[in-house]
Amino acid sequence: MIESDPDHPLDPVIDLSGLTLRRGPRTVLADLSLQVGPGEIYALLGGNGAGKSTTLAVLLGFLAPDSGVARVAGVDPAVAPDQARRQIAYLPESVALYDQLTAHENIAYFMALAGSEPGPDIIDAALDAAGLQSEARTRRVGGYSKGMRQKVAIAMAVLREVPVLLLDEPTSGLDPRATADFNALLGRLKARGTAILMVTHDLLGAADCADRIGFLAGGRIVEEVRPAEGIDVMALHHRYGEVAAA
Ligand SMILES: Nc1ncnc2c1ncn2[C@@H]1O[C@H](COP(=O)(O)OP(=O)(O)OP(=O)(O)O)[C@@H](O)[C@H]1O
Repeated sequence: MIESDPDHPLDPVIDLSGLTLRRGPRTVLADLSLQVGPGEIYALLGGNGAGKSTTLAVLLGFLAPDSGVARVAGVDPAVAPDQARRQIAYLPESVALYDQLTAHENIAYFMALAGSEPGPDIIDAALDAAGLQSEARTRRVGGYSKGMRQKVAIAMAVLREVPVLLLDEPTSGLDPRATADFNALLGRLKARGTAILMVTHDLLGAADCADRIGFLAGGRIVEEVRPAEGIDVMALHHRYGEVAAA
């Protein structure tokens, strides 16, 4: 298991340095710097319009900053977006799968697109790691819950062995049990050394699973806490409300 040590951080896998990005008259990212190391979970919280999705779009190479540099496993997504995306598993708020296909078929199809042909046993092992119950695997995913769809996406991330996982609001709409399951799953990917950046409004979930929580406001990190050092979640909740409203 790779443990992130705050005193001796490993080289960052996600590395945002002095990013500034304007859209029209608005400065959306304002000198944003943020690093996530291997085996580290970073939760990015912030109010509506704080710049969270924009940060993910820069990492995915869909938006280029006006200044500053982003690197994903050493690759600048503004320069080589396809190469950067090959390092990333991205879970949007709702995971896009082919509803008429089973979990197995979806995974086989998407992996083939990525140039790989894992056999049924290997797909099963990845679904085991993602915690999708066996009886569901041969059913069409059209009837899956959000949590089950996410498990299929996580299984693909496991198979692709990517160093970076980006998540946009992964637990919105999940009940507490499914949220806890999902956060435990992130813990397993962390143990594999994946660098995980999660955009979320769920402070409690972030406190439960993240190594660091950063509060984004006005396009920059205004406060950062480490749950392992002991935090008062209610005080943070009130503080988060103030940051979100700022
Ligand atoms: N296509 C666009 N053109 C101009 N401005 C945009 C565009 N998309 C987003 N913005 C602006 O960029 C800012 C940051 O948006 P972003 O979507 O990154 O925020 P967010 O933190 O993800 O918010 P939310 O929690 O609501 O998803 C907002 O002020 C938004 O109005």
